Amino acid sequence: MALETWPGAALARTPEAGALWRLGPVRLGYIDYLNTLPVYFGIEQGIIDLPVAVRRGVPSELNRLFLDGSLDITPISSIEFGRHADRCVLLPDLSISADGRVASILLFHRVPLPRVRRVALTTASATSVVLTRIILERHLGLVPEYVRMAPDLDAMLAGADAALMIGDDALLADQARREGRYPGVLALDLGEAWKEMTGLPMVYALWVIRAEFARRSPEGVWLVGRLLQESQAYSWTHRDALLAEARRRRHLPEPVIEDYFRLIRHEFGPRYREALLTFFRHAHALGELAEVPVLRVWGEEGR
Ligand SMILES: C=C(O[C@@H]1C=C(C(=O)O)C=C[C@H]1O)C(=O)O
Repeated sequence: MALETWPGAALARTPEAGALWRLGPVRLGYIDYLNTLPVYFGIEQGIIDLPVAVRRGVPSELNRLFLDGSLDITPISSIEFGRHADRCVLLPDLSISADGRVASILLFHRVPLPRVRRVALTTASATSVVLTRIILERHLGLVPEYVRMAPDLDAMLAGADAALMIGDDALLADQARREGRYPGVLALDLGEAWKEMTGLPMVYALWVIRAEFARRSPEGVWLVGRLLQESQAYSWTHRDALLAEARRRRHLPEPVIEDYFRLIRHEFGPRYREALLTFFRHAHALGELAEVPVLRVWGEEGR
């Protein structure tokens, strides 16, 4: 997991960024999957100045770094936010979600679902691990056993009937499957299964602010929040460049990436908040969450 800095070349031009830089760079997390690229692309292109020190990692790594105090603002798995809501505030209008099919949260299975007894769960995920339990146990009425494994589909399916993969690992494995590398293996899209079960979108990740950072540096929070929105706007108005960058990062056919960028949503409006609370209630019923937390959103407290 590399530490990198993105000090915009023209930092000095932006007085508020300059002020923030003097406080020390914001320690920002970056999920090393395509789903986060549209949020950061503008900043990465140096179009928008943001004095930050960036740590890239898979969700479980960012979850851990945030909880041990090493990151100020970062996307984390929504279930981890639920478990530690007292330690953070949510950045408004930002999430990693999908309204139904998501394409990158996949349960690969080599026997029909009713015969699945043993499930390998990627060590990269937290939210989708719980979502898998909700779909298999509460939706399909199964009682499988689970093992955690690194995201390697061959190894996972050698030791289990089904395998949960997320993010680019899932996109790449599914591409290989569609090209015939895994004969007899099917893929259940858990976003689609969740929508079938609840009629709702699914919120996989949220951007959290460390409570102490929010207290110490409210101007930093405003700036980062605003620039992440501007960066997103840049991404969608420079769609071709965004797609080219995505293709440079991952060897996936263009239609697959285009489809994925249509499915992934970064909004967090009322319907998505309701969906998140529904997910939390199911997680609570399974003993995965001690209590359903209140959603504390930056700028909305005390309303
Ligand atoms: C849609 C996705 O959302 C994510 C799933 C996460 C999880 O399962 O814990 C965490 C962050 C996101 O990367 C994905 O990775 O495919």
